[in-house]
Amino acid sequence: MKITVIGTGYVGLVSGTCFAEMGNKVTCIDIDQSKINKLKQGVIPIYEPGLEAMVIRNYDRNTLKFSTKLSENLDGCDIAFIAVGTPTGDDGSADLKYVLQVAKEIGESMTTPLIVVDKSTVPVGTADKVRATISQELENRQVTIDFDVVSNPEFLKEGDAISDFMKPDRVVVGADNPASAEKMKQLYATFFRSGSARFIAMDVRSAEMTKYVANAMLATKISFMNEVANICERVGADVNDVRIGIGSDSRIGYSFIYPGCGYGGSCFPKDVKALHRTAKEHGYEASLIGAVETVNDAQKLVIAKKVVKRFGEDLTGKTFAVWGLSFKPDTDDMREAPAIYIIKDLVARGASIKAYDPKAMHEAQSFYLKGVSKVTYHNSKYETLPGSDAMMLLTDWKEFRIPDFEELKTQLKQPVVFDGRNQYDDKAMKDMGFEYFQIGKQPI
Ligand SMILES: NC(=O)C1=CN([C@@H]2O[C@H](COP(=O)(O)OP(=O)(O)OC[C@H]3O[C@@H](n4cnc5c(N)ncnc54)[C@H](O)[C@@H]3O)[C@@H](O)[C@H]2O)C=CC1
Ligand SMILES: O=C(O)[C@H]1O[C@H](OP(=O)(O)OP(=O)(O)OC[C@H]2O[C@@H](n3ccc(=O)[nH]c3=O)[C@H](O)[C@@H]2O)[C@H](O)[C@@H](O)[C@@H]1O
Repeated sequence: MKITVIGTGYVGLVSGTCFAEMGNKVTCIDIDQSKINKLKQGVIPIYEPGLEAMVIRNYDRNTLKFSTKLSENLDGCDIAFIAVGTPTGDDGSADLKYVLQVAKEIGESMTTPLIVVDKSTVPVGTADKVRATISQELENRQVTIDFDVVSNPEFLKEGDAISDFMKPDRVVVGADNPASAEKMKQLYATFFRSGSARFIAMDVRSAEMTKYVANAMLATKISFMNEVANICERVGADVNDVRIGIGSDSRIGYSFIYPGCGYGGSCFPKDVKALHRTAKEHGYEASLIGAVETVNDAQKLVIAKKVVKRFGEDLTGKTFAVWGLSFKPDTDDMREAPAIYIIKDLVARGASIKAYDPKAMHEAQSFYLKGVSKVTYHNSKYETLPGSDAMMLLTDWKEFRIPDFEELKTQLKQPVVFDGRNQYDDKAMKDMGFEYFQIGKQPI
């Protein structure tokens, strides 16, 4: 099929590249000229394992093209995916300005029948707005061209994006017209080796809602466990054991019940807010969903609170080594990363920070911690240790899992570790002479 993907970010670039990998003819469009120039030179603007090789392979065999010109890439196109950002607006709702701008541009320039697909995460009712915007532009041009608007939310995770897309748990398609649903089924058939049971078709509104509910459910599991962790600490229980104890019940399961220093990323925070807001707009106070966000906001500062409890409110003259800045491992993405909140809190109390992250230091330095004084960046995790009063682990990158504990202990001014991701065994840490603080368990 001939496919145009509009918005070449995490979702657009991964989706477009994976569709190309399956032999479709794909053009990825972005308004960011420098991003498109880089992609044409084989430079990938984000860090995502496996993506670079797949982009280059498909670019070289002409299944994948890049352009800034949407108007030149709609003629004869079967399906146009909208994959632009839907950031949080001033009132907490999803800001649709980029989506509706793209809808307008599609209406202004389409020449042949088209299926327009909302892949961006958008509130219920957005497909109707996209449809109305395109219709208005066609009317302005006084032309009649068949088109349909379909919802196809994306469930990939950063860091696992390629495998999530190539081997999806499910593909949700909301289409009110059976012919559009069938076309989408054909497109995705190549991703399902054994039949199409994982292709789930429904009406447009239900598909739009499914995306928010999936993210809100996962965020709820995390906030629930973080709340449980905070209770465990106070009553003398060990959340690590509790997690295993409950996860073994197949009705509960093990996934997404790891306590930590709060969820971050570009989606959970904004999507939980947006769903809460949607409910409010329809006269319903979704108090559970509101609480998920409140618990998470507080959780992002739990490690800073432990530091204050150990070292005092005034941290002037203290230095902390930080291992991990990105919101999760295997990505350079720092959007809403707990590290931002923790570091700013400690610096405001007078502390200095020596930070290391395998991939996210450029993002931190250039945007998210830009202008935050007293933060220095280092080339390895061990470089952060000399002169530091304690180490704080904030992202569960694999390279932090089994460090050289002897070096960790001897290079720090004193062997104190705050672990925001519960990576180490507390008894082993104590036996090695560490003072070890983790989430959801009193230090032994
Ligand atoms: N990042 C993720 O892991 C996931 C994101 N989503 C959703 O997918 C959507 C996109 O998210 P990301 O890819 O992370 O965003 P992103 O910010 O990485 O990429 C969006 C891209 O759209 C481009 N853009 C904006 N206006 C444009 C226009 N008029 N024409 C062409 N390009 C334009 C921007 O320059 C940017 O490159 C959001 O709604 C998000 O909630 C859904 C699942 C996973
Ligand atoms: O809509 C989206 O953008 C995506 O949001 C999440 O993907 P992502 O944000 O990339 O990352 P996750 O692996 O879900 O982690 C999110 C946050 O939760 C935290 N987390 C995750 C799991 C857990 O048990 N505990 C926990 O604290 C992570 O550290 C991270 O900060 C969802 O997992 C994807 O299915 C969805 O498509």
